[in-house]
Amino acid sequence: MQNRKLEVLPDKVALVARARAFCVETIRSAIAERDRCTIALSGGSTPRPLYEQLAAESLPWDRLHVFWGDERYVSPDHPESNQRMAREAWLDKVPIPAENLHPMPTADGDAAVDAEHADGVIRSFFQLADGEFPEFDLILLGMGDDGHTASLFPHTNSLQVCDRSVTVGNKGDSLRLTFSVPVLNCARRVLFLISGANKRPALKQVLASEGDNAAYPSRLVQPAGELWWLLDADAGADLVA
Ligand SMILES: O=C(O)[C@H](O)[C@@H](O)[C@H](O)[C@H](O)COP(=O)(O)O
Repeated sequence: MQNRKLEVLPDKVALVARARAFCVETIRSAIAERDRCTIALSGGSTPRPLYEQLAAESLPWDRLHVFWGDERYVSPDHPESNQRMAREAWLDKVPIPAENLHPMPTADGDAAVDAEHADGVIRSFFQLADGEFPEFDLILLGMGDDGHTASLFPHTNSLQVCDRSVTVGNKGDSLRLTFSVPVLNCARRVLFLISGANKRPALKQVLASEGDNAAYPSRLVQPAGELWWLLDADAGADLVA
């Protein structure tokens, strides 16, 4: 894939600094070209220091719209909430208008209903016709050591969903809301941010030319736009010559 770019940084600090520069450049150029930038955040632990560093940036916050690529099916103040993590690390520290934050709703009590709500928010924000998917300027992704991304877990039904933007995912018994694969593949830019030696075995499977997409869902991320992999040396040790 000629649109796939991979960089291995010496350590987590360098990885986060590189990701910060990448995100700032993407945000600034999207706003310069289209007067707004739409990004979707990943959860988990890896992106937290990146979000903390983005809080120190001076950006045209009123032109930035922030979505989440997935969410644990918990309340927004739950310790596991991706929304809570991003707000605490970044979004509550900058003057971004409240209406520019588009978290996935988890209040209904029925994940399928909230997934439909989230899908409706995206359809109206991006003014999508039936069968269309949103074109985010940037989707940030992480990867689990099982090869999942967003909340698209191995051998789950969510991997097959291609008629809506948001669906219900599951990590074992715990419910999630997640972007569907077509949304990830419609983005102008997708950035995987990966740190840690524990990710190496899955990374090898995901980056191989042949493999099992259902077993390693990150393989399904094949955007028409740019696909970037930023790894620290612990994660990328097997990949550098
Ligand atoms: O909701 C989530 O947990 C994330 O969206 C998930 O896809 C995450 O990116 C990976 O599980 C990696 O998580 P770590 O960064 O904690 O390794």
